[in-house]
Amino acid sequence: MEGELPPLARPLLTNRDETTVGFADDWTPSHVKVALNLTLNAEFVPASANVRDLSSLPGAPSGCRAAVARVVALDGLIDKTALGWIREHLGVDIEDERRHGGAKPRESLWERKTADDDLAEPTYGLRKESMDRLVRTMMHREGVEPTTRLDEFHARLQALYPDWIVCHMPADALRADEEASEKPDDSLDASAGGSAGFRCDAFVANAAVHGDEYRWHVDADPSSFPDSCAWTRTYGDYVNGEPGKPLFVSAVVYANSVWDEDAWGGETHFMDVGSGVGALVCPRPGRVVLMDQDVTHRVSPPTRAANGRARYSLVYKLVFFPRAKGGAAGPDASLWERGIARAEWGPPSPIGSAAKLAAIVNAAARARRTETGAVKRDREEE
Ligand SMILES: O=C(O)CCC(=O)C(=O)O
Ligand SMILES: [Fe+2]
Repeated sequence: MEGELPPLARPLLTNRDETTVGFADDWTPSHVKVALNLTLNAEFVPASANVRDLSSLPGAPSGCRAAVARVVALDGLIDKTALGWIREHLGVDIEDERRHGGAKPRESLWERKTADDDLAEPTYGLRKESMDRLVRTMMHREGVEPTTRLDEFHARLQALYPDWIVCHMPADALRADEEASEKPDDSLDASAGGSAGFRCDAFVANAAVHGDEYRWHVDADPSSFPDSCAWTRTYGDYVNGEPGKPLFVSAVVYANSVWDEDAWGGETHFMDVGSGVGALVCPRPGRVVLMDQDVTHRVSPPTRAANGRARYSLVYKLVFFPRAKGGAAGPDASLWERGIARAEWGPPSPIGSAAKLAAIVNAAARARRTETGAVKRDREEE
């Protein structure tokens, strides 16, 4: 199906070749409803190849590119079977959830141990055994029965992005060399984290409850990986989103079966760093959020009114590998310009710094149009 895969590419398991037909419930990509399609974090970042022509921008720094990051919130993507499997593995009991004050994280599956950073109070994360089980069945590690119940979701996710090979983030390849070689067989083990202050897993599960504190963070950026790790040795040191390079994306699946979004809180917040504005997404059952992994975000905990209920999410850490090499002409930069936003979803809404950039670009385009119009009129008058 994939032909030869790029180095470190581990495609999501699916049950079929890549097609746009044959999905459950006659699903097609057009069934996806886009609740949010955002750009933010417009900035100049270092570029290993100066792919965007900046020569027209006065004072544009060389060796840099103009970048934005993206967030999309999608309804109608994940199927019931996959959602059911995820709920089982997170211990989300639908009956329990509908009861007043039900659905606390199950102690047999969850423990308070995950923190966004060193200052944060730990919040609920899946116990190692539960996470290992989830990762092994999902990714079909040797000696483990693969689940087929995620095939449909994975195939749909892949079908949304036909120009990319949608892969699991190779967590082991992001660790400094010595650490990776200590645990050579733990390639996609959820517990594969660095002891040298850099921790990165292929999945994260969250069960947020009232009173928790979550902190602003980015999931990953390839520019912050250790120099000696396999990823950087293979793909170089670059800022996420660079044309020609694999794109780091997180997919958040909201796993509750009921959620009162007027009363219970629990939204995911996204921040445009620098401008002090942002956006939020309610954890609507079955909604999936995709974001570039370098977007600053955090969970807001459930309110008191949620009555101790947990707000569940499963985060897939992904890497999108460009399918075509781009030939002699180099990578087709428009692929990275669109990123996780499909063209038919329409132009994204820019916020903060991205809104400011959009205003400048629009003003420049207007000025060019006026200028061209004036030149044309001058010629006609001659
Ligand atoms: O559950 C969410 O909304 C996001 C969770 C998150 O940011 C993470 O696990 O890294
Ligand atoms: Fe995150």
